[in-house]
Amino acid sequence: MGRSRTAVARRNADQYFGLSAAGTTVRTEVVGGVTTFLAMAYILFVNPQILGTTGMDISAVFVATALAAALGSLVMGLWARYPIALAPGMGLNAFFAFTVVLVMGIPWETALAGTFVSGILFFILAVTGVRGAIVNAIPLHLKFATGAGIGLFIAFIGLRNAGIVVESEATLVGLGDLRRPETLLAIFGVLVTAAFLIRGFKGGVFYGMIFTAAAGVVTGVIAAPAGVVSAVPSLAPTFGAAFGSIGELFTAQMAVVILTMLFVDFFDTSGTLIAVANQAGFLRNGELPRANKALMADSVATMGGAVLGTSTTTSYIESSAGVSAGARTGLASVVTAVLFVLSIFFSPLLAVVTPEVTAPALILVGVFMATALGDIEWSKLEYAIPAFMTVAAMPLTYSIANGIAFGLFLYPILMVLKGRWRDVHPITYALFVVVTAYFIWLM
Ligand SMILES: Nc1nc2[nH]cnc2c(=O)[nH]1
Repeated sequence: MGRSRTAVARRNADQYFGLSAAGTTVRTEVVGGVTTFLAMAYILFVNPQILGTTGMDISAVFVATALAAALGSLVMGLWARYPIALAPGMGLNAFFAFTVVLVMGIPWETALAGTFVSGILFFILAVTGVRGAIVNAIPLHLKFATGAGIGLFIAFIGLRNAGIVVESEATLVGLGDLRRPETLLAIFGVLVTAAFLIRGFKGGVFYGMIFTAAAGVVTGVIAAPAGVVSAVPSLAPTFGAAFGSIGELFTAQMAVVILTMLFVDFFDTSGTLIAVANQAGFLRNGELPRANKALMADSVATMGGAVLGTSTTTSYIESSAGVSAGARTGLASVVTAVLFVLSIFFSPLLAVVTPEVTAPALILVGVFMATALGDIEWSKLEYAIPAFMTVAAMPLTYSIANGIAFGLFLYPILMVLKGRWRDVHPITYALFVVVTAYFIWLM
């Protein structure tokens, strides 16, 4: 009886998520979902630290982060059916805390209300199809460049987290102290993970993380977890705080804040969706099927996250770790969502997933994503220059959105100079105006 019920459940899952059609299995999707979760789990600890600088309650933000990630990943998995997980974004939480609250002096409750409204605007763009049209109008070589640039960006984050790249006053960045125990652990992790991958293990990124965490605990570099289960902290300090401040949104300052949140999330999400979809082989003639559903999942997560008490929730580039472990369907995102819900009970165990443990995954996934460079037509300079600037700007300005904006700014100008102005999509000219306005606002 039990076995036949399991068989029926498997068949239903196969049909709903299209596992066989995608050449995957329940087991592979579970490994992919767990891999993505482990690659993202650091956000559970980093996000409360960053948002806590605004005076928000750290424990409440921890729970809000987990639940917003779970909500977004679940909607993405069940509705858009992509192996793309979501969580509060690293660039956007820094903008929320350091720019909006600490520099502009806006209360965090009002900033949360602004986040909520940016989610509504995002939703409207997705429902009306405007967003999907914009995503699909981005030229193919800029899509490849976006994937490769994000690869360099996350490798840079990984190298920093590992302590291999450090800041330098003279040259901005430099080589870190390779004798530091945490750095040595990360280097060990890169080698072990690379070994798994080179030997053809699909879950190599995941297994590499387990080995690295275990080696960290055995050698004492990572403190053994204090326990396994702990009580769930209260959400009360942040839940619904956004709604008390809706009245304070009607200022020019908040209009700029909301539009910036929308712009950054828009290009970050678009770039991430395209990069992960390209890696997984989902693009059809350079376009993403069901793009609007994926975008709506993203906007629902931002609205839900703002109500719970976190800055913008976005599609995570770390999903590419799960895709490299074999994930091809929404089932993997559902697995990631379940793990985010469970994480609110098991917070002491997550403490062993330190930045050194996730660094090897970020660095090696960066390698996979950089392979998209091979698809760019480097001999055509009107493509090569915008593509190169897109790739270079992402790690060097520490922003996915800036990289895309560089490309969208340069491409139409160079096509006009080449005399090929007719070959540029009208939407691409409209995007040129938008990114030019963005650069002017930044100045
Ligand atoms: N795409 C994307 N991935 C992330 N991973 C961690 N933070 C981010 C972010 O802001 N955007």
